[in-house]
Amino acid sequence: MTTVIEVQDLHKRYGPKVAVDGISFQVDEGEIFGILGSNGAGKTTTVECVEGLRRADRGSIRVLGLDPVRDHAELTQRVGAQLQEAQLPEKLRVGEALSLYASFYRRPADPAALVAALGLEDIRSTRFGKLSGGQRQRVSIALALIGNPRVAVLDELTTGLDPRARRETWRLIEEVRAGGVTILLVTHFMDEAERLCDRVAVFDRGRVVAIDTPAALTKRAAAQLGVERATLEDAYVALTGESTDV
Ligand SMILES: Nc1ncnc2c1ncn2[C@@H]1O[C@H](COP(=O)(O)OP(=O)(O)OP(=O)(O)O)[C@@H](O)[C@H]1O
Repeated sequence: MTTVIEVQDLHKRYGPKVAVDGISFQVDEGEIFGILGSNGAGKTTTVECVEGLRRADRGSIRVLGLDPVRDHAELTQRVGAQLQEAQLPEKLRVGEALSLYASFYRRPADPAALVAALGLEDIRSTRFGKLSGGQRQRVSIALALIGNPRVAVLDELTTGLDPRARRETWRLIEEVRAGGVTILLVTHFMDEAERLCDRVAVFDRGRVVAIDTPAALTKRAAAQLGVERATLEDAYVALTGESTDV
């Protein structure tokens, strides 16, 4: 198994605030690897370090063998990141955004193929400002994939989507993975992690408190609670002591 992302003993503080306190994990090629944790657990800081957008205070990170800060230009060619929606001009049309982003990459995906794969045909000429939440989300996933990345980092993938759009997005992510892309997925949602992730790292106050498959985490929680079946939510509560609304 090839390791695609390797994070070792990552530390990051903002002034006196310790955001990440010795995080380590590895992601294998072709995995959907989830980072699960409540507000302030250090998830975004960690993925921003993985993307080379922040410099760690201590620890080492390799993504596809690259140092995200030193080799940032090369990394951006090979790692797709989901943009926050506010980063796109409201008047830009979906098709224009895809062509523009494609131009940033040496070997971009074919925008037309991506439009078809993500079901964006009907909104190709729609301005970004006129899209629904679900449509914006799909466009942001398309933009994360336009560079033909080996790795995609998706943060808050389905936040704000209705149940149907969430299920559609999950199916889409599974297709992306089937195409050979390794996915690092940051999520608040237990059902999303359970449904999509091969393995999950549970973050709690800047540390990793468990890394395992959702099945193993729920099995352990069931044994701990003395019940036959537990949910990932139960496992999360047992691991972090936090109530479920993360
Ligand atoms: N630029 C910053 N300056 C100061 N403190 C920050 C900064 N960014 C994050 N923090 C703090 O660091 C901690 C970790 O934040 P981070 O955003 O990494 O957590 P998170 O798990 O992604 O949370 P969320 O789910 O709310 O995005 C939080 O306490 C946050 O307030």
